[in-house]
Amino acid sequence: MTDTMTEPLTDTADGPGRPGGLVTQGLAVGYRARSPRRGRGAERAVLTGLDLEARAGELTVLLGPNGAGKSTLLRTLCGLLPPLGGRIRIGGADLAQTSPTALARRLAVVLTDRVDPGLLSARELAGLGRHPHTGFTGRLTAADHAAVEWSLRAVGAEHLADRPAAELSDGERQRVLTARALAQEPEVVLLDEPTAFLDVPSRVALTVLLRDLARDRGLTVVVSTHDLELALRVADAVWLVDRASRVHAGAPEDLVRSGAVAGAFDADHLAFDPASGTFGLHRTARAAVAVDAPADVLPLLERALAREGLAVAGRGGPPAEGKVGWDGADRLILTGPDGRSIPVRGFHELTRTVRTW
Ligand SMILES: Nc1ncnc2c1ncn2[C@@H]1O[C@H](COP(=O)(O)OP(=O)(O)OP(=O)(O)O)[C@@H](O)[C@H]1O
Repeated sequence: MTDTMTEPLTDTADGPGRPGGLVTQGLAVGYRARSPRRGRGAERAVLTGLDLEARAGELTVLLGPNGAGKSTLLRTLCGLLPPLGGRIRIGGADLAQTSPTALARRLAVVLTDRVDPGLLSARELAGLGRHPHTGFTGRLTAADHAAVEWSLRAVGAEHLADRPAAELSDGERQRVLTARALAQEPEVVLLDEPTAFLDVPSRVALTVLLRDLARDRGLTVVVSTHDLELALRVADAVWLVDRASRVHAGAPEDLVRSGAVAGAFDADHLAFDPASGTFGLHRTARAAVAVDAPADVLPLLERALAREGLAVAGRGGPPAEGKVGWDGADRLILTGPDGRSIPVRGFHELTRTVRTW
């Protein structure tokens, strides 16, 4: 009988897959108590019964609230934490049977732990990613150097290459550590919150880069993030851990449609809007106002009014108690509940005025 645990992935029941990928079967992740007081071998499972697949050529995003178990799962997938049960296959090979050297050629990891780069330059730090490929001396060949330069360029960090890594900002260091993982030329890359320290354009750029690397190079990329809206736009697949420690897997749209996204993240003041794929503040309007403004101003006006507890009239809410108009010269005309009209300039003056209504 064939040992299916060691066979590479090929076409799957629901579509063609590239060889490789990462698969879990009945995986349980968590911690074993180290304190003798809690009893030797006592286990604290965080997530159990995980049958997950991250396909080669796809960006898989791991989402979930704080403490849901994302880091625990990623640490288990890369072999840093022993599973409490079940199996993990990376590129068709059983993780438990793979030597650390063989694993290092297949799998690269960027975790959230602080890294002390000592006196290394950013280029040298990225160059550490080549270690699984260098020989006994650890000396980099021309091909190794080319891989390092490519990886620095790929994450937009070539300008940092000669800087001491210890002097980099959090966001700059994050880029260089991502370059180190890419320089490893792995089949599978696992990244724990790689965008946490990045500014908004850099978050988008790194997420899109990871998706493109997956597509163009056939990499299996699994990333945990709190950038929910970005992830739902860019990810090919999502693993979503909900508050009951259930993991939902599928395309972003599948999970939005099933209500899993709203179920995991909706809170007293926050509600997910499936139509726009974004979160909005959840607040009961204290009153409504009629609004007459051009289409490009309307969404901003609606947002500013909502912040002050006012809804736009005529959408099934309470009847209008005032009016906001636009005079075409960047001026808003407010007509209060008492019928008096006053012009205001800008949204700040608008919100301060309606706050008194
Ligand atoms: N070393 C540890 N020993 C025991 N329990 C731990 C350990 N590290 C984390 N935990 C617990 O495991 C659970 C999952 O934590 P984990 O760090 O995996 O969550 P997370 O989804 O990555 O959270 P966040 O979004 O806040 O980073 C939490 O209840 C946490 O307290």
